[in-house]
Amino acid sequence: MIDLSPQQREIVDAPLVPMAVSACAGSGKTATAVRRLASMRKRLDDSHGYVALLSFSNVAVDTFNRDYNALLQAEAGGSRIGRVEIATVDAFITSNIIRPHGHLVMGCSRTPFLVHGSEPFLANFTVWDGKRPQPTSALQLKIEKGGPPQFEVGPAKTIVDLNAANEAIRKLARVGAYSHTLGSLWALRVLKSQPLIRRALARRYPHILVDEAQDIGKLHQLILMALQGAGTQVSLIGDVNQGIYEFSGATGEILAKFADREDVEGRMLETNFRSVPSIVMIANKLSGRDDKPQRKQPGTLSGAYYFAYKKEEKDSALKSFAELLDRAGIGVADAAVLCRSAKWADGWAGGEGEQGQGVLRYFVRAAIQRDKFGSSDEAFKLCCAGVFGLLDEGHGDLLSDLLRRGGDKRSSHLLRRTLWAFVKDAAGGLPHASLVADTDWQPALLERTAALLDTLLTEYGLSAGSNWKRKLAKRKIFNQPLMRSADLGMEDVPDFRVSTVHKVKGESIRGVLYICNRKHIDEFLGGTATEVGKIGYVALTRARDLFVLGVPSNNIRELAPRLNALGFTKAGGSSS
Ligand SMILES: Nc1ncnc2c1ncn2[C@@H]1O[C@H](COP(=O)(O)OP(=O)(O)OP(=O)(O)O)[C@@H](O)[C@H]1O
Repeated sequence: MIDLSPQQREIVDAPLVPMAVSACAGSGKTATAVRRLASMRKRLDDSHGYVALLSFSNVAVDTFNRDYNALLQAEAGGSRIGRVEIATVDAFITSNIIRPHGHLVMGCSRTPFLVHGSEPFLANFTVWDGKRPQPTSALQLKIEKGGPPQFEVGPAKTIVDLNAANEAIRKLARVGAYSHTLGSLWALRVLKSQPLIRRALARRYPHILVDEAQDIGKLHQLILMALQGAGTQVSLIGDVNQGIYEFSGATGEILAKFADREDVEGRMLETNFRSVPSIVMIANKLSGRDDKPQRKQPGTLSGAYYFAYKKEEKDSALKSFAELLDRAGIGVADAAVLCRSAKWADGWAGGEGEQGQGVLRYFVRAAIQRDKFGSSDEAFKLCCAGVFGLLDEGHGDLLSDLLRRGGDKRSSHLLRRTLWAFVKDAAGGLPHASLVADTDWQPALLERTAALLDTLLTEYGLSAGSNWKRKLAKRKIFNQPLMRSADLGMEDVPDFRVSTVHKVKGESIRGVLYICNRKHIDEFLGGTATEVGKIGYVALTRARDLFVLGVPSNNIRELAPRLNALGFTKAGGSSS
């Protein structure tokens, strides 16, 4: 068990009032939040109320649960103190507002359900964007300062006529379906129009603590404020410099402004327990903070480096990174290659993400997740989305039920088992990603999916759509394996974990290579005012011991002075 720092201790022991905690990277928000949760629960007089700790990812929720249980185990008694809820913000809103009360505003006669986008029945629910029909479930809310709310859709973010959007949303709601965005909208409408429900929720949750509060978007903010208006005491903990979800409307504004309120106590966490001092020093320069490193600089190679790379010589850059890791005494399994976008991450992982289209692509991605990244959970979700994309239109809410954590129906429990068996079995279920896609992988997928669909029909009454085979036809399927295999002449390039920065948020990683283009570096060096600057800051602050910036070889001469001035050291690179 760790010893809390004085700043952490103050937060844990503070009176039961709303708080805004502005924390730096690596400051132990997890440890602080779970101890605050336990301390609040112990002191709360109202034994009927729950204290909720909410965050934004299942990974964060799993970590909180694990640490909270470990904390209770370490304390006398060892049993979990009741009336604590740890959940994602979305799960909290779904289970407390949308599922029990959504029907009151959605005009449906059933329990509302979340759609993921692959459900065939969604083809009947579209909205006209001025040029073509777009899926209603893809509508996104756009709220700009001072302006009215608008809806946008598609990669071009086309603004949709408000009446058309509202009509399409209502039509989808009448069958009980909602997307993530629309769910939050309906939840807000429940709270606005139903004072009794609002008050009942505030009584049930007298305290809500929100972690990663910089990621609270406008709708979530309005929902939390509606609960606060009804009596809930809301506390926020987060780091505005890590607000990398600006594109989805989370500007960090709520966290920045919350501390200014008279009824809210502002606190700080300013010790970085994660990174070596030379990395904390650069993070401070970029964020304008003055956080203190708790660690000492180790005797081995550590800190922030940069090297030049050429896009067409990726392997050489990866080998240079491997050499640095070796000198730093860091194993490949404790390192990661990070990129700004999923497309870049695909490219650096070997270009596997390129194959497949439509429903088939869910299966491609599932196989890669399982066989390359070892992520069974992700593979399961993707495979389910693929399988349900093949069913006929009558099975609208099944996918949502199946993917919901703790989905309760017995039938969905058995179905989940059948689908897990398919996902886990590379020999008889989802074919292995190392198979050549057009000659081996796709034909095997077709044959085994046929068998799976037979089982789904006979054992669960789930019928396939008449065009299911067409959905698995060889579209964008090539004569190469889905995943680059280690024996294609790449044996001396380690198999690194490659990820977007967004996916490693919240993690600590011993060695990080952050691959950038000229523009990314420019914004990174400009500080945390822009979204790309914040993404660079998150990448930097994931590193415990070694951070390496990959600089395009054409720009190295020009950027080197700025990097040196900031505290980076030049390492021997692929082209130097
Ligand atoms: N009081 C402490 N003493 C020693 N180590 C600590 C202390 N508090 C936290 N840590 C350690 O610091 C590391 C970083 O903690 P954590 O992952 O919770 O940071 P965080 O605040 O969530 O960071 P970020 O926002 O950058 O993801 C962890 O390894 C944790 O165990």
